[in-house]
Amino acid sequence: MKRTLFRTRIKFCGMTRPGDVRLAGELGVDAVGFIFAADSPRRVDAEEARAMRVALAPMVSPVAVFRDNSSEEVRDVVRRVRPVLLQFHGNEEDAFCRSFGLPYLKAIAMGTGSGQGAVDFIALRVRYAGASGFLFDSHGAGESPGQGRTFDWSRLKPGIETPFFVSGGLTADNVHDAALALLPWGVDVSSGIERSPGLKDGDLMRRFVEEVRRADCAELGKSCEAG
Ligand SMILES: O=C(O)c1ccccc1N[C@@H]1O[C@H](COP(=O)(O)O)[C@@H](O)[C@H]1O
Repeated sequence: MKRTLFRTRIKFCGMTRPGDVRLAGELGVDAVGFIFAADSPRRVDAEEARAMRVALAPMVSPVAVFRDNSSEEVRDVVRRVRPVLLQFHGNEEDAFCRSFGLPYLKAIAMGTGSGQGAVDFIALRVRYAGASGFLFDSHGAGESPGQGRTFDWSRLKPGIETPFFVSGGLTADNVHDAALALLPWGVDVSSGIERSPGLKDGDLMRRFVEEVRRADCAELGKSCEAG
């Protein structure tokens, strides 16, 4: 999408401890994700997520992340955790995703490596007409997300007109390049800020945020020079 603001949103995903949620807020992160997918090592239940929600700083958005959960499970999380955004990583279709009355992001499985074509963004917009945005992640269709691998970023061509997030294998070492190459609405990270699945590392969290802000400053500098 055409860049008019120069702040890349940051979402830290797979939170399992209130202390990590608190630190994310202090670092200026925009959103934190609680994962309810059955097969995730970062899975939390609604009560654990509720306890972490209490640790959220003002203006930090709680996001509920699912992968082929039942509608009863999603409804239960919505009622008990009160997320402001839903994120769906499985085979969910638009009618299912929008049925909970909350904005949603649809995660798109990009697979790993290169050799696949550019993303057909128009087709995605048609298929997920109710989506607030997309999240391009590196897992293959049917694979578990959160494996810490990148995908071929060149498959995302400039000019995407809907907010999109980049995720999959982002770390403090590559997020600067990803942000500048793709100018995404936001970046999403889970394993790249962890010591082990679900246990975030304060230094990695801080470095990740610093690198995103460094990319934002570079982009802002370019546009100032261009007048
Ligand atoms: O992280 C998980 O375990 C997970 C499970 C089910 C759905 C989504 C999950 N995480 C998402 O994976 C991506 C990237 O993670 P990583 O940084 O490569 O580890 C991110 O969008 C998380 O929201």
